[in-house]
Amino acid sequence: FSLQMQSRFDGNMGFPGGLMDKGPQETPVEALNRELVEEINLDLSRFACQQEDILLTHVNHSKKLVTYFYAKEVNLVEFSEIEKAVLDSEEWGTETYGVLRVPLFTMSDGYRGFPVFLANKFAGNARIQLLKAITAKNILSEDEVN
Ligand SMILES: O=c1[nH]cnc2c1ncn2[C@@H]1O[C@H](COP(=O)(O)OP(=O)(O)O)[C@@H](O)[C@H]1O
Repeated sequence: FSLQMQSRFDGNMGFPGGLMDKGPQETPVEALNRELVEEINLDLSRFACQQEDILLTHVNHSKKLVTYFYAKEVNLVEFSEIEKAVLDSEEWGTETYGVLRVPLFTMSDGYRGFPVFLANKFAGNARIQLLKAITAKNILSEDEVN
């Protein structure tokens, strides 16, 4: 298993995505796919997110923001193609500083790998989204995550 996040313009870890454009023109999943093209140059003919890929909805009352989190499973060859496409994205070097693989291992010191990765700064509720993706996709059990 591997899992992809992005390094954002502000140095925080986040997932590719973004806010919906104002107005009724687009649904959340359409906004997501638009942002995926802008940020990571995703090939929508093969990897567009569908409504059924949704994993989590989160309401932030103070920011008046609802976040929707979608997860898409691909094989390792596709994963690597998605990683390489980011270099030609519109927002590479401005909004996104590239995609990265989340280390899903823990070294024998109990620190290097996933534990210290979680000490990064995350945008919004991206840290919760990451942990949810890991358990929902059976990459690690809830016990292992804890
Ligand atoms: O990966 C993420 N997961 C959850 N929330 C995020 C993520 N990235 C950004 N956010 C939140 O979404 C809101 C908009 O973020 P930002 O200003 O970066 O918008 P943009 O991505 O449309 O440019 C902020 O409240 C931010 O905390």
